[in-house]
Parts: sequence; structure tokens; C-alpha cells
Amino acid sequence: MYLADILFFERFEVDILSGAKTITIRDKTEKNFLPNTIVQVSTYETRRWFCQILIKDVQPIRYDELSEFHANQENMSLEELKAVIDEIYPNVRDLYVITYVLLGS
Ligand SMILES: CC(=O)Nc1cc[nH]c(=O)n1
Repeated sequence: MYLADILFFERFEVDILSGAKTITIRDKTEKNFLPNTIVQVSTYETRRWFCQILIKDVQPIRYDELSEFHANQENMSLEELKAVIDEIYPNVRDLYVITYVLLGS
């Protein structure tokens, strides 16, 4: 079963809508996005829809493999990215990089 919806914290909305944030890193519960499908995006806090994205790729990654390259795609420093992942997914080391393009809002 492929996922058709995704939630983002409101604090990421501006970066997503500006195109500054082009990936999201999730745990195994959200690895089942299908490349070349459209996904509806809403806020985690209130479930307010704010855009749709096209999934380009889903790739497994280990926490220790996160790099400045991924941080740049998240519009963060690597230190910030690891702090965000530590906060959302404490002690999770098997992650997934979901690459997307913004379609519209
Ligand atoms: C709601 C939620 O989990 N949001 C996340 C998680 C990881 N990365 C991200 O950009 N947004």
C-alpha cells in the first residue's frame, strides 16, 4: 500500500513552498511513497493542506550517513539536521530520504 499523504511540521512550510527544502527524512513507517506519484501535504499540527508534491525517489540511509549534502537539501546545517532527526526519531538509525518536487499550493 503506497502512501498518498504526508505531514510536515508548520515550521518547515515556508522552506517547502519556496523550494529551499527538497527532501524529507523519515523512518520506516513512511518509506512507502511511490516515485512519480503525487502526494498531498498538510501540517502536522492542524492537518491544514498547503501543497502537493511529486515524489521523485525514496532511498534508505543510515543516520551516520547523513551529510552536508542532505543538510543542504533540507536547508539546514548538518548539526541542525541531526538535531531535528534526534528530536523526531530518537535512537532510530535506519531512515529514508524522500526526494520530491513542489507541484503547487
Ligand atoms: C510531522 C513530521 O514528522 N515531519 C517531518 C519529519 C521529518 N522530516 C520532516 O521534514 N518533517
